[in-house]
Amino acid sequence: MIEQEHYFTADPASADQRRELTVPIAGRPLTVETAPGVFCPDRIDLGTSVLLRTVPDPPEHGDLLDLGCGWGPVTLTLASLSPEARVWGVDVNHRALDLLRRNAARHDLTGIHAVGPDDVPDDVTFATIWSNPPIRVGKAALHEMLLRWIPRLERGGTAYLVVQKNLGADSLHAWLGGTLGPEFATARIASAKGFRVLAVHRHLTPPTEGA
Ligand SMILES: C[S@@+](CC[C@H](N)C(=O)[O-])C[C@H]1O[C@@H](n2cnc3c(N)ncnc32)[C@H](O)[C@@H]1O
Repeated sequence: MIEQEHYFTADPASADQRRELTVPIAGRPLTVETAPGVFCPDRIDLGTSVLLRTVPDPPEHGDLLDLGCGWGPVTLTLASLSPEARVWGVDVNHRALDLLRRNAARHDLTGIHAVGPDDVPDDVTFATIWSNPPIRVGKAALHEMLLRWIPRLERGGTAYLVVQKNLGADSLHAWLGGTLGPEFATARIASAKGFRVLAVHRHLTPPTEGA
C-alpha cells in the first residue's frame, strides 16, 4: 500500500516537477516557483489569502516569522512589506524551503531566511508571527509547535494565525487562551470564507505578581 504523502513530509517522494505561477504578493504580481509535495502548489490558499487580507502591516524592522512557510506566500509578503526586516520562513519540508529560497533570490528579497525549525538561533525573538499553521499534523503536534514559537514573541508583539472554522478554530482559540497564561491575550480578529484569524498578543509589560 502506498502511504499518502502529506505536505508536511520532510522529503516529499512525489516527482519534483517545478512549475511557475504568477500570484499577487503585497499588491504586485510576482512569478514564483512551486512543485508537488508542498502545500497548495497551484495558487495562494484561501485561508492564507484571508490571513494576508486581515493582518495589519508588519513592523519595518526586527525579526519576523512565517511559521510553516511552504513555498512562501506569507514570507514573500512580509519581506516585500518590510524590506529592512529579517524574515524567517520556517518549515519542516525541505522542498518547500528550497522553493522559498529560489523565490526570494528571484525577487531579490535578501532579508529572507528559509530554514528548518532547529536552524533559527535561540536568541532570536520575533516582532510578529504570521502563520497558516499545519492543522493536519494533529492536535498534539500543533500545540507543541505553537508552544515552541509563540513564547518567542517580543513583548508588545502579536502572532496572527488563520484556522479553518471546521478544523477547530474555536477550540484552538480556547486552548491558546487557557494555556499561554496572563502574559498573552488571544482574540478573534476576523471571520471570513469559513476561516478565523486569531491574534495572540504578548503584553508590553509583564503581569504584576499575584494579578
Ligand atoms: C497550511 S501549510 C501553509 C504553507 C504556506 N504558509 C502557505 O500559506 O501556503 C502549513 C505548513 O507548515 C509546515 N509544517 C508542518 N509541521 C511543521 C513544524 N513542526 N514546524 C514548522 N512548519 C511545519 C508544513 O510543511 C506546511 O508547509
